[in-house]
Amino acid sequence: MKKVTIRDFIKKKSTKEKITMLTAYDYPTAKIISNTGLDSILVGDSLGMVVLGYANTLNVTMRDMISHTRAVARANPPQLIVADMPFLSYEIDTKSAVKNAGLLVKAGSDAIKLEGGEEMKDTVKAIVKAGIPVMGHIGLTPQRFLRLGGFRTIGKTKQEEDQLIKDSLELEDAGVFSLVIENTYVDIVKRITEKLNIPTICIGAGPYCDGQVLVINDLLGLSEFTPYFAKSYVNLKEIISNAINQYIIDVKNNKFPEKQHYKERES
Ligand SMILES: Nc1nc(=O)c2c([nH]1)NC[C@@H]1CN(c3ccc(C(=O)N[C@@H](CCC(=O)O)C(=O)O)cc3)CN21
Ligand SMILES: CC(C)C(=O)C(=O)O
Ligand SMILES: [Mg+2]
Repeated sequence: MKKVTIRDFIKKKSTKEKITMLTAYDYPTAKIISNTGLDSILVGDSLGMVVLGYANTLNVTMRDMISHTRAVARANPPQLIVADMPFLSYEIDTKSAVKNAGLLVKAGSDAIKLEGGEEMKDTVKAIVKAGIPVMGHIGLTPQRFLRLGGFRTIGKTKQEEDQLIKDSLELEDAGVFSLVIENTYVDIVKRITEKLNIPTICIGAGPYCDGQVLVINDLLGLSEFTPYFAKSYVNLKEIISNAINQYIIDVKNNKFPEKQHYKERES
């Protein structure tokens, strides 16, 4: 597959070809994805939960994001690589936001994603001005789960609904090339997708989007906890534990190692 550019990504909205995106956090996973027709890889800060074992994404650092972005980029995937900006790497001031976005690009990402709505306009503008494509993220923004009061569905009240519409329009105006909408009611998402000229990428936000994103650990059946909107296509947890148990049995019964696994010196 040819490298997916920002322009290819955006164009899929007008050709109505659904955009597919998955998270990946390491080199071997990115290598496997490289040989598929997937459009885009998200080095998500969800890595804090599914890879590092934190209860939420607040402890994820720029160092973590740089390290995992570099690992994914080393696989040289044709997919568009988007890296999440971690909590407090872009909220303090626009200068440090641009600097941190640049560090993720230097680590190998093709674009960055940050959470938030209209309040992030100046930050988005400054990063885009530096030449870095920005993906927005509204609805459930996990980095704000404390203020939101949980990983809950956003848009129940009229006020939340109006804010979501406003946020999407303001972010498009600020220059985001695409927008992730997470855990939001489908009718709101349908309205936003129809209003915007940029592609919407959904997770837990229904089918009326220009694309879908999923945490790869959920797709593979590797997660300890899976949100209601995730679908697992294989149970790797079971496959891996069966393999480990078989290894234990083989070692205990002298079935491993076998002849081809060691060298005997003839003399
Ligand atoms: N494995 C995994 N998959 C994900 O999609 C994911 C993560 N981890 N970690 C980062 C965020 C957090 N996400 C989540 C986590 C939980 C719910 C969830 O269970 N929501 C329920 C209950 C909300 C509540 O009241 O607390 C809901 O009905 O919305 C949703 C999204 C999505 N992201
Ligand atoms: C769930 C997706 C959109 C994300 O932000 C992440 O994986 O961190
Ligand atoms: Mg994220």
